[in-house]
Amino acid sequence: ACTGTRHDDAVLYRELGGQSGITAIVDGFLYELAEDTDVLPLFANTDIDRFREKFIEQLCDVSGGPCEYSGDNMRETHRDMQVTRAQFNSVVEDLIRAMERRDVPVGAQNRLLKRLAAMYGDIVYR
Ligand code: HEM
Repeated sequence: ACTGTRHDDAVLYRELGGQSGITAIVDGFLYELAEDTDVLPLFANTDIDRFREKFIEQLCDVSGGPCEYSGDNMRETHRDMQVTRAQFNSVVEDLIRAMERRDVPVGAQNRLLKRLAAMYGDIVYR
């Protein structure tokens, strides 16, 4: 679920390049993830097409775009994986590299990362 805040204006969504920009960011992210030996094993049994679709939808939603995240709850999804802080940071790095490759302005990158950081407590195991 979106973490509670409604993002009424779509400025960030536009800065990310709208639907096509977000799709390209997620595809770039998946490319980075495929090389990420810290976290890749956790995705061994994942339906990547579904993950791709839900992640695109979630980024559209949290950036103020015209989508409503319809995937599984973040806490439930990640609970049994015992995700570490280092793994969380690795995934964030993969996303940053994907945004860099798309020339997303640093300010927009940071605004998106801040909204995703709000999910930290639901994703990282303690
Ligand atoms: C900002 C951080 C993160 C966000 C926004 C995020 C978001 C998501 C989303 C949207 C899904 C799809 C849920 C669904 O299928 O309905 C998902 C699934 C998944 N996430 Fe994350 N995630 C994050 C961090 C991580 C980290 C750090 C790991 C592992 C190190 C991880 C591992 C997984 C795996 C393995 C799945 C697939 C679960 C399955 O196969 O059903 N995620 N995540």
